Amino acid sequence: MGFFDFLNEKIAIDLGTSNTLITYKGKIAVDNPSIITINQISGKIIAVGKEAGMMRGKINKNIKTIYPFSNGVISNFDATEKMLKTFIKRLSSLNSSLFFSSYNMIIAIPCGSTEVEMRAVQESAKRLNAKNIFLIHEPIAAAIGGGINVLEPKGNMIVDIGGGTTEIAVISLGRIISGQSVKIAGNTFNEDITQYIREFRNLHIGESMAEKIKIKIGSAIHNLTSPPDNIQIEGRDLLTGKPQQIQLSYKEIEKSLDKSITQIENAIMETLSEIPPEISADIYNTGIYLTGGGSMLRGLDERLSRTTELPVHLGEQPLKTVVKGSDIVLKNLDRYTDVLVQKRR
Ligand SMILES: Nc1ncnc2c1ncn2[C@@H]1O[C@H](COP(=O)(O)OP(=O)(O)OP(=O)(O)O)[C@@H](O)[C@H]1O
Repeated sequence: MGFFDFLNEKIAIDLGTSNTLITYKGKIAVDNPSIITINQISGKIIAVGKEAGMMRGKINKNIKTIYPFSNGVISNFDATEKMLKTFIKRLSSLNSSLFFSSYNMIIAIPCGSTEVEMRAVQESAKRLNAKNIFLIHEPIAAAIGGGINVLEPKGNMIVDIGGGTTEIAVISLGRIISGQSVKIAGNTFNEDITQYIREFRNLHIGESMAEKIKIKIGSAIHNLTSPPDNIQIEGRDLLTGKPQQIQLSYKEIEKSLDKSITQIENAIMETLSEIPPEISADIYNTGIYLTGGGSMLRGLDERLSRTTELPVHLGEQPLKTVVKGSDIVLKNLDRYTDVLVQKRR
């Protein structure tokens, strides 16, 4: 029996810019957008997570939509705490004693988090009744969740493209030996699409529409082997002010995303150029492990493979690898103590 086994209740959290995922008893029990809506006058919470997401772009001036994270870090602590509290309350409906008992919690955080940010995350978790709080860097959690043995004396490269950040990390013996966190990811792709359609098609579209376009016809390359059909989209005509519908092809969207993808490529190339030669040799053989929701963009694996001349493996369930890996670490703390950012306090 391991030292930590007496602590039964375990909660793993991936606090993401776009999505918050929580596992409880080994299963993903919360998978919601990281959004909260409040009444500006009373300060009362109106909706959290999925329900708040459905209100995006459709609220009135008394209601405010808050995204507790921007670019991977907490930008609104109060909203983060409120959101987490609601999610944990929802968990407690699965086990009524949970809300009143204390539990072990692991939270995945971006590599670029500062001491102050880490402490703030821990303070919030403590106020939510967490007894022991462990932190893990997202790319390490993603690697473990993707089935990579990070404890080996062998280099592995992870590129985790989330909503707010792309985390690039080279891991060996359970630690990140080189890497960077760039603030270009899925949200930037949405902004690129919005700007392109505004500039070249004279149409003003909302955030949800940009996301829909990206998922339906977004592409990182212009010569897809199985291209998606053109789509019709709606927005506000910038010249007449009237509602308008236009048709879009994937090639247009590919053009609009090119600059951001090039920046991600440059960051990957820079990281590759900084790693020690022995690790470089490992990565030549193992390639790059691509994960995070942004990695699902059509043709992105192919494009990155062409640029780096390395094999690129697209993980299964890329939206879930971080929380899955965090959950594995929490269940096997004796084995994984060394991968934690901060040990038990
Ligand atoms: N099929 C898809 N094609 C392209 N992008 C997608 C697809 N599905 C989801 N995404 C994008 O994935 C992003 C969210 O990914 P993920 O949940 O891994 O990020 P996060 O953990 O919330 O963010 P971060 O790691 O930056 O804090 C969003 O930008 C979303 O639009």
